Amino acid sequence: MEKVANTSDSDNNGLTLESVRQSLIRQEDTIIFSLIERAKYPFNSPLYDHDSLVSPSMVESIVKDSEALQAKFGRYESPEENPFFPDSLPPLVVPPHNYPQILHPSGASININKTIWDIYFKQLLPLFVPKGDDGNYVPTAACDLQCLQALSRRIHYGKFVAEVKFIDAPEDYGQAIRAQDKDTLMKLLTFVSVEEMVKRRVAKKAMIFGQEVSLNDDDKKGKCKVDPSVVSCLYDKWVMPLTKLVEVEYLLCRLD
Ligand SMILES: O=C(O)C(=O)C[C@]1(C(=O)O)C=C[C@@H](O)C=C1
Repeated sequence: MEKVANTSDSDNNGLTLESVRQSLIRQEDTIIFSLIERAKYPFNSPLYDHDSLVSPSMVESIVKDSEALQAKFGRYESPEENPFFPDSLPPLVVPPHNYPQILHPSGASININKTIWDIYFKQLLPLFVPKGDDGNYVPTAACDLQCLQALSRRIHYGKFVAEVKFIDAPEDYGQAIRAQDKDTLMKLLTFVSVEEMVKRRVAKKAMIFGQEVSLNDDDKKGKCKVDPSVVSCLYDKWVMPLTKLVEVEYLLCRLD
């Protein structure tokens, strides 16, 4: 029988397991729309070429410079945001916003964007964009940035999920944390039936969001802009496992 989580909101600025799951559901829309946008363009391989081992690819330069600009205006002040290039980000040029401190400080700095970067470019992208080169490199890189940021935000949101789970069951989690027992933590935080629903829902959203819309009811529906089974597989193989990895990493240092 599946565990039932307590959904009390007494300790966490109103965050409950229910409300963090609602956020994950809304973030699915952002991820799927960003994949649909990226799928407009072919692979465009010159974006990802390195001239040498030291010089960055075009996409790296565009992401790095975009992050630097967004950092100045406070993007990475938010505990929900993590940069792909955290070194040497410029200082804020606006007053800092006071985000509520929900996360435990040692877990707040977990950043697995290097892994997300590699999976996105090496494994995911070839699955859902057509081969080819149409020269639209900057718009394509802008779409890559959107996809990367949406995936990163969703996966690192595992910190908030882990925090509410810990607050709901401090004894169960505390024991596993003190023993630094990753397997038990993974078991405690896994809800198989929720994962099954997520996979089915994202496939359905990909089908609905990615269909051709025509005023003529007789028009044949074309194929989806992004294959729903690819989106479901993305969640099954990478998004949920990486979210759980973040949850475990966060919990391991929750009592530091
Ligand atoms: O909803 C949760 O409880 C989560 O931890 C999130 C999530 C997911 O990534 O969607 C991860 C682990 C659970 O097994 C179910 C779903």
